[in-house]
Amino acid sequence: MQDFLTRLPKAELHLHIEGSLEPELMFSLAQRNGVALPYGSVEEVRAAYDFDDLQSFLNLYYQGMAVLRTADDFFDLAMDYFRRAHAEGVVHVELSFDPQAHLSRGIRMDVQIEGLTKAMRLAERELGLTSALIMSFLRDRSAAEAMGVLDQAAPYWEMIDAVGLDSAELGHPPSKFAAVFERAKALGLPRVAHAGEEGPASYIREAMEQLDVCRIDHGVRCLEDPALVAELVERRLPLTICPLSNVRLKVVDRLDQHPLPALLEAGLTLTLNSDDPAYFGGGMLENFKACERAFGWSQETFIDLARNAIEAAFMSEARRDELLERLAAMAG
Ligand code: HPA
Ligand SMILES: [Zn+2]
Repeated sequence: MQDFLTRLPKAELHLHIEGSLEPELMFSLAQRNGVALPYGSVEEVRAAYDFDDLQSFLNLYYQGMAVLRTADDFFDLAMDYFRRAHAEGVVHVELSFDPQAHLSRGIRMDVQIEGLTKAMRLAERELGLTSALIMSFLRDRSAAEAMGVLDQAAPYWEMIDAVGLDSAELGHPPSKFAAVFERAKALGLPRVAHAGEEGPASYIREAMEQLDVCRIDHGVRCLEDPALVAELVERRLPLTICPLSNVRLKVVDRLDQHPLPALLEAGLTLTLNSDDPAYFGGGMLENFKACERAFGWSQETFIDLARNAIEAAFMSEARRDELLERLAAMAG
């Protein structure tokens, strides 16, 4: 099964590139940039990753990314991740980044995007790994600020595949960003949003109705509203599920208590993703393996999940056809 899960052509749709910052790279970038870290060793960093909820993770996530200062840093961050993902049989990555978390530290938008897109181009050339870039807004900051960031990104609209919404969910409903997402839609930018991770099912409905999203990030709490589930199923709106993230942030106590089997049973369009692999105990392969251990799924189930991701991805039709063919060959 491990060999099968590695060979399975996996597309990752929910990955915060800043959350792929492994402690080793954090230390080397800190040294390169003369940034002081509140840790003495890589082991100390890993030991600090014991979270109670989303906010306790976000505190360390925003602290860790302070080592990212130059375009080369963003390039190294993304390239490091692409190499690890490629080794795990990931064929396509949709990386989200948080421009406001860097702008607020004085790191310009062009520095961020130049570094990330350079790595995206090299990964395609060198590893055959395709990717898409999602610019996410921090929902615990103002809608006016998000609108300013969208405007500031004008030179890069062509390079951005979608906009997203992340950070502290509770108290920051999707409706707060209706005008920002309406403008993104007018610009022709597809939209995704985190909803129903810690927030209620009503946030998922708001993301659908007021942000007109094509995917929901997380969405595990949809089960609290059967009418919403029926609508998600009917519209085949994909949910990007992050199993190990949900355990580490205590959305669920243990993976074998995760609602994944119920979500599958309901007929929802699900994908498996790593969210913040450096913080949550593993990348795509580890998430797939953990689900195999917890739920004992068949190869057919994993093939269905992999197909959902390829179908829901921002990629060329030629690339989609190629990956679906590879998947069909594995189904035998
Ligand atoms: O899992 C997450 N949820 C919300 N915001 C985030 N930003 C990085 N990871 C996450
Ligand atoms: Zn996320």
